[in-house]
Amino acid sequence: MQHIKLKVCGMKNPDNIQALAEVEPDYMGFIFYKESKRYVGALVAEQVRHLPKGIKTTGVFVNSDLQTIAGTIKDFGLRTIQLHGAETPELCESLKIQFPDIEVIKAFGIDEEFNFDLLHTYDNVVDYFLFDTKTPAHGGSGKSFNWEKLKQYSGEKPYFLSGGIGLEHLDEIKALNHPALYAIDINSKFELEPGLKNIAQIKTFKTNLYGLQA
Ligand SMILES: O=C(O)c1ccccc1N[C@@H]1O[C@H](COP(=O)(O)O)[C@@H](O)[C@H]1O
Repeated sequence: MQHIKLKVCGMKNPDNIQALAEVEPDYMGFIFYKESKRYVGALVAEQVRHLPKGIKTTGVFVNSDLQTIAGTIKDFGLRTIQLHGAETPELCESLKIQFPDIEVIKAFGIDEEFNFDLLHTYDNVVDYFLFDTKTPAHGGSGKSFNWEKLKQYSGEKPYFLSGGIGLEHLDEIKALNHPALYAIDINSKFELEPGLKNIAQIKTFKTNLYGLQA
């Protein structure tokens, strides 16, 4: 089995960010969508800029324009951008041209009707896909989608699996054994309150996730 990466999303509290950094997730996500209960605001920008280089700091945006995203990349020193709305391939391409070293993740809401052929127009302009559960709230729903649906994804672009993932999913993750699965994205299932993570539970998840891997 390939080495599955771990992304922990929706951080905003300074002490909690510090505590999570000590767990060394591969990606740490910050929500820049003002409607979200996990909206990060500007106060932790300097702390985020100084996080260890081994943690890819990830900004999550929903239908923001290029100028807003570019400003936030600079203010927070972001390494990865996650686009969680209806962003076009053109916007992804502009981002890659302006910031060639930034990783771009394009998120898609998955339901029973989702057609994976839609992804082709993004193939050359993003680094990763992210598959979340389709809901009107864009993300952070705490709901999982039917992972059987992943059998319809035969593309080579690696993807983050997301949507209501909790400790109870470890066995199912192991059973997935899908060739393009790159990372597991956890968020609301590990919270004491929106934006405040239960670090002990995340440590347990990481230990067991890595224990799954050869
Ligand atoms: O977490 C949020 O509030 C959020 C708001 C808007 C867009 C994305 C958001 N979070 C992302 O949602 C998925 C799934 O989260 P959950 O496990 O279902 O809580 C995750 O990728 C977060 O990055």
